Amino acid sequence: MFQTAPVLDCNGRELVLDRPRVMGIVNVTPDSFSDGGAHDTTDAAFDHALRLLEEGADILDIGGESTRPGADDVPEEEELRRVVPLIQRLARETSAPISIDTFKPGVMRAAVEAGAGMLNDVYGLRREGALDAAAALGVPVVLMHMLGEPRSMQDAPHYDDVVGEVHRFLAERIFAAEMAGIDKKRIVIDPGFGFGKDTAHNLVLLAQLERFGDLGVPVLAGLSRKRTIGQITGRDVPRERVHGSVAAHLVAAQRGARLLRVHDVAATVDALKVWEAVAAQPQPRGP
Ligand SMILES: Nc1nc2ncc(COP(=O)(O)OP(=O)(O)O)nc2c(=O)[nH]1
Repeated sequence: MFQTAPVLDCNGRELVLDRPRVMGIVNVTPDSFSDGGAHDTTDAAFDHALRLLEEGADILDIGGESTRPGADDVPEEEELRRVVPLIQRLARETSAPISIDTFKPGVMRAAVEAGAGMLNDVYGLRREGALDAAAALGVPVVLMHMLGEPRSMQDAPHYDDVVGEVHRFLAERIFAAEMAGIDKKRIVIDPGFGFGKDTAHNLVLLAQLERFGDLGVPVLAGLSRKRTIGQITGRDVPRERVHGSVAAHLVAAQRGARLLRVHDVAATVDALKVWEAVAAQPQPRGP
């Protein structure tokens, strides 16, 4: 996988990807699919973020705009109002690396100015000005695959070869980022589970996640409480998809993911501890 563990400098806060690390989700939104409205004030979101850190999150992902299928666009000034005060307070009162989940260059700049140290862009820096903003900001970036737009991406998504097509897209985004002056050591990729994929697509991507290892950058997996987990387990209520989400993220970790983007940090941290305890044991010799 990697000769030496990738180390991400997140605005002076280091994230060492020597093993699967947990990214705790903090959505400061009224309408996120699984926790919308639960933490949509700065104080509530800050308290939730502290809880996630206490549960063992290695990094926090702050989101001010839902990307769920059919989500409404959020004006930049509203997104800034939601995320900047929270990032400022987290940067002041905690030592955790902070990621900003946005595709707007203006929000990227303001968030890094406020103390964020990673850009998580579900559009893979394809929006106007995003590549230049990310290059100038000099922090790690997550490049994710999405088919189409959140508004319509789940309307009968089709692929001839989902893994091959997502792999090609991510290879192109890595190339574009490097051409814009973004050092490959700052890049993380993400197949974008649920972003223009049905359950069959998501399962193939998860089963073959190791194929993304040849792109030479860490892989992030985000399946937390998503519809695919619900369809497999029969759990219609997102909050009831914790166990299925943990199972999916363990599979992702076993198949090379080094960042797991989750709502349920404590459960994921415990599962990883058990997995790592077994992985530390003498393993059967190969054939
Ligand atoms: N890199 C990355 N970022 C993401 N951001 C949002 C969501 C959607 O999940 P959530 O934040 O729980 O919901 P919402 O977008 O409704 O706030 N999923 C991903 C993902 O899979 N990967």
